[in-house]
Amino acid sequence: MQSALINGKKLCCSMLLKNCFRPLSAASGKLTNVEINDKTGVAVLTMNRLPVNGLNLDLLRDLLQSIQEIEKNKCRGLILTSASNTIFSAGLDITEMYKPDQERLKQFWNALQDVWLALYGSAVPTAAAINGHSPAGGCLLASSCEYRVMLPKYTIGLNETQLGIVAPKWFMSTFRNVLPRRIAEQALVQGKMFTSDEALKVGLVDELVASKEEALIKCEKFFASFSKTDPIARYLTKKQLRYNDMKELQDEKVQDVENFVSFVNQPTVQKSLGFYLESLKKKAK
Ligand SMILES: CCCCC/C=C\C/C=C\C=C\CC(=O)SCCNC(=O)CCNC(=O)[C@H](O)C(C)(C)COP(=O)(O)OP(=O)(O)OC[C@H]1O[C@@H](n2cnc3c(N)ncnc32)[C@H](O)[C@@H]1OP(=O)(O)O
Repeated sequence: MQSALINGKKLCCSMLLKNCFRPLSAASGKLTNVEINDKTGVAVLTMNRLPVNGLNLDLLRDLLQSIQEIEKNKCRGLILTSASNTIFSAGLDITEMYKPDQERLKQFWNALQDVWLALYGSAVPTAAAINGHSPAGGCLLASSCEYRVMLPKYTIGLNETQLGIVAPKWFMSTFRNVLPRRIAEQALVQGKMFTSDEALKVGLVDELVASKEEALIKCEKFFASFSKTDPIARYLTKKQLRYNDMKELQDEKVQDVENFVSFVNQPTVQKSLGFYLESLKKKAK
């Protein structure tokens, strides 16, 4: 009965996908794609930097532009997802940090700060359809949304300490906004990657579903739960709750870039990043 119901919705969704989605052309950069469902007003923002949606400067800039366009268009919701079948996002593109051009390195971190501020503070309700692995920066993006639906057998988490990196304060605040403090602390110090099942159990994700289509439907349902809520009151409430986290970064944006640049340029950090990149490449062979 349940699967018949789900199938019914699936059919409905694929019909919607065919008939109701129009691209938001201004927001569809090379590395992101935005489609708005004309019936529901919900925008699907798809990261499309294959194979792993590594967050480099260009993807971050496209993401920011897309989020801003979705806000401008007063969409009813923003669903963040991936064009890959197995990876939501591999997090920050390590090649941006390894032997970096110094000016680009600053722009890169600044772009990440701006994407986080835009997504975490978005007036439009946000949800992530996590259709693949989501380590580090990928987890940051998903956790910045208000609701998360994940597919089974993937992993998600802030694994920075496992890479010898200290996650910035605003990564940690984002995690703490989602998880009970003690679980957040344990996971952050361990650099724990949660399986989909574990993520559901601790509340890092809200639902598990079998397919991306179902994930999109669940995210739409989450937005529909606001149908009787005043949108301004909704946004102001969210803004108040997230205010301190955002203010902390806004006040320290320049210092935060300096911290990042100085951390990344340390010879020991460069060495570790080099080894890590090599290990990823070897694994791919
Ligand atoms: C106190 C002061 C503090 C100041 C602040 C300081 C520091 C903060 C600094 C940094 C914060 C960083 C947060 C991050 O996001 S770091 C990135 C962390 N990401 C990871 O660890 C994920 C690594 N990748 C994987 O685990 C797997 O690739 C993945 C599970 C995502 C996919 O596996 P799959 O088997 O499908 O694919 P692969 O064969 O492994 O990869 C394909 C291809 O992509 C390359 N690649 C993968 N991930 C990255 C990446 N993050 N960056 C760059 N490149 C990546 C991989 O090397 C392969 O390349 P190629 O061999 O095909 O060329």
